[in-house]
Amino acid sequence: MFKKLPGDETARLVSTTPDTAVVFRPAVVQTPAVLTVAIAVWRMLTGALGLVWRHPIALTITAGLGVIWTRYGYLHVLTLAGLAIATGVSWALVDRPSFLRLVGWPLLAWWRLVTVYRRHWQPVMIVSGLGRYLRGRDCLPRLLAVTCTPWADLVTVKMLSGQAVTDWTDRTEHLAHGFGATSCRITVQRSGRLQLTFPRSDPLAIPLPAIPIPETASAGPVQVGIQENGHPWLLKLHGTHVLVAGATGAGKGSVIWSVIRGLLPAVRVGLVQVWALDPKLMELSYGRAIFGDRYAADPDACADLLDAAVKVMQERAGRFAGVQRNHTPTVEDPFVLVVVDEVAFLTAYQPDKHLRQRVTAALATLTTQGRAVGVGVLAALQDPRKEVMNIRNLFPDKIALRLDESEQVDMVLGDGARDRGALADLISPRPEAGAGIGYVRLEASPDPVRVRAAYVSDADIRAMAAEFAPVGEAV
Ligand SMILES: Nc1ncnc2c1ncn2[C@@H]1O[C@H](COP(=O)(O)OP(=O)(O)OP(=O)(O)O)[C@@H](O)[C@H]1O
Repeated sequence: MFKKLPGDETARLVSTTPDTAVVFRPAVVQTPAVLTVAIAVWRMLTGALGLVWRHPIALTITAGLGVIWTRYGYLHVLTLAGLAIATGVSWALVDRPSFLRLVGWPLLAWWRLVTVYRRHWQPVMIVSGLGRYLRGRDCLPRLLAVTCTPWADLVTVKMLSGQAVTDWTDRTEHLAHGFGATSCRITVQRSGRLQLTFPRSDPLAIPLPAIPIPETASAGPVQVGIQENGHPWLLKLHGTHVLVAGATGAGKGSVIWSVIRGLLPAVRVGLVQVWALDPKLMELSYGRAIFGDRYAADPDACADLLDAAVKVMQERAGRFAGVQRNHTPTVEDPFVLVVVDEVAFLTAYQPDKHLRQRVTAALATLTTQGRAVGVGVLAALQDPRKEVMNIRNLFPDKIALRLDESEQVDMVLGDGARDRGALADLISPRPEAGAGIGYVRLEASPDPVRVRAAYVSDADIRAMAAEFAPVGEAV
């Protein structure tokens, strides 16, 4: 009946010494057929009981419908099914979020589990090398659960004993293509358990218009855009320093301007000051009126402005010493945000060595001592290599927009960030599809989060400058 029975290959396992003089064959004990059949029946029974245990509601409904069909005929079953569908549709129309949470997403998750993940699990695991075929048996990581969110499938997996997280992060491409997704991100849930995120659609595909200027004055965090899961992307600036790295056209300007936009009400009431260094004479010059005197484009003027910021910082440090350890923005001591567009113009491409050293020293002083006294730096950079920006590690928070090379991702976000799914080098170079998209490591989590900054157009900047120009001039 069977051409090959499980265990047959053991009998054919033959090993020899190099000269083939001695042949080793394993001793094979034939299991009686009756025992094999008994074991198979036992497995079927326990499997059926397990099914009842795991899916009591589904089985009760199916059994109930079967009973109604046999007792009262199929018309009753069709009527009940019609009623259930009508109730579902009305629920979805009246309260869509609760319908999706309780019925829609769980149903989709079940469908994706059956048609995608369970179906392709064995071949994908074996081909990618995450599973093994050992002694005639498949040893596979366990697929524990699939849940669906509006934009992604979240697959919970139990790793094989002895596997490391890097075994999985090295194979994100195999997993993404194996399960028909564009990418795969891996997060550790707890020891031995991982969550794989497979996006089904891209909520960041459509550019986001500028976020409305907040009503209340606050030194942050400010909303810069949205996260991949649809939540706002809030960027903290007070009490930290932020480095934004991205190739030309990656959308660094949209991050800078979204930050300034979010801080404007606080600038108006004097809780925040934005000092702008614009060595490329491009990005920040649009909204020059907002910065008043605190704008510099010429390299010498930039160095002077940085030195002035260092002075403010040192003066505050002298006053705060032994009195307070953290800064709270007030009108007397506002939060000073030093914004530097294309910092490499001042630290690497500047031909005047003395000026280069002066700027680097001032930036290093601000980024090492400014946090506690309310002086922060937001710097943008095209090339994140150490030769270009040797103080990049002094910035606690980093954002990687589109980068030219895969190695640059870890340079910006830290070791292992790309393996964990920060594919900043694969972001589309088409502005409408990729500008403003990037990866950021939020404070709460080591895993990179995909975000898109809102696009602050030239018209928005002009409107901001027109409305807030007196603020810059007055301070
Ligand atoms: N958040 C965004 N959403 C959609 N499109 C954007 C966004 N940011 C920028 N763009 C588009 O991309 C173009 C380039 O953006 P931007 O000048 O900000 O890039 P950049 O990184 O500052 O480049 P460079 O370093 O060359 O100045 C813009 O002209 C705009 O059309």
